[in-house]
Amino acid sequence: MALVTTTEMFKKAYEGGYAIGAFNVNNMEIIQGIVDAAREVNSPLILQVSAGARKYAKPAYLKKLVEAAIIDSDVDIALHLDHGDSFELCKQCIDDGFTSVMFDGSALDYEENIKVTKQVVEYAHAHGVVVEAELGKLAGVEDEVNVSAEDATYTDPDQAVDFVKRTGVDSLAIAIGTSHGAYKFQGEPKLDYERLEKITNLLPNFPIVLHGASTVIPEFVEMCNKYGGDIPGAQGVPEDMLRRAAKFGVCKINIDTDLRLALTGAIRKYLVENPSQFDPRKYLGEGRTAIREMVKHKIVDVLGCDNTL
Ligand SMILES: O=C(CO)COP(=O)(O)O
Ligand SMILES: O=C[C@H](O)COP(=O)(O)O
Ligand SMILES: [Zn+2]
Ligand SMILES: [Zn+2]
Repeated sequence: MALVTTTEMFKKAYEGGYAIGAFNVNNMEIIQGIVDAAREVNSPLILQVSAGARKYAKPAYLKKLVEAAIIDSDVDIALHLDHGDSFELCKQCIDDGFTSVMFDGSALDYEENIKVTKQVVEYAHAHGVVVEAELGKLAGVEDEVNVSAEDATYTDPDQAVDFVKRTGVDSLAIAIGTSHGAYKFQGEPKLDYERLEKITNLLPNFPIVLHGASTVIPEFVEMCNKYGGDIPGAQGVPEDMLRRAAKFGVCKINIDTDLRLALTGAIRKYLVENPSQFDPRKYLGEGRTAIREMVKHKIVDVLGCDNTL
């Protein structure tokens, strides 16, 4: 039980052809649900915090919650900054004890992305912290940034090689057709596996990261809609597509939307079925249980990282 970097996790995942789940967290119930699931099935974990989540939960609280989760479990946890948009934010998280940071320079031009990523890598590595970067542009919503489908660009394999060589990053998030949020595909879900395979061949033994990789589990979308929600036409990345990606060098699979849907669906259901209840422990507890069971399913049936501690 320790706070660790992702180095060993990724090495084993790459060799084993499976992926580690990177789950977005912003409160106690979400953290507990995820960590309890990982403990039950002996899986390493990446808990990731976006700038928005850090602001919401406050840095000091988040750090203590994750430390408490480590004391309470036998799980190796990497604490990761998700979509850091500046050197300063990455530095703050490194100084706060994060073991991994993402610098997302995908909105910058190529040379600027390289420049800042390199700066983050130098500071992070000097402090024993690993760095994820992003090349290419995913469609969808992250915090206030909304990238339309037309502005999304897939990662260029040759550029990925140049980028990794020149920045010294430890892992790279690529764009092959996934997107953030609950509306990933209009028609048939499709990922560019040819591009992924090309990148993996050009960068052997190098961990690739898939953002926007929630399945948007129909059970929870239906639960939200049945109990007063309004989330029509939501669609995510089917599970078999994620399993296939894990076989091609994808070592980290990011999941946020599925956590949100599980928590919200379970709470909506509980409140509708128990209108006289107003004890937060009751409905938040339902949400926490839903997250635990969903994450267990992900780890065992989709990511394949159970019993790898
Ligand atoms: O990539 C993500 C966080 O960085 C989350 O993606 P989803 O919206 O598919 O859960
Ligand atoms: O990549 C986006 C994640 O889902 C985090 O979302 P957020 O920035 O709204 O916390
Ligand atoms: Zn991005
Ligand atoms: Zn993301």
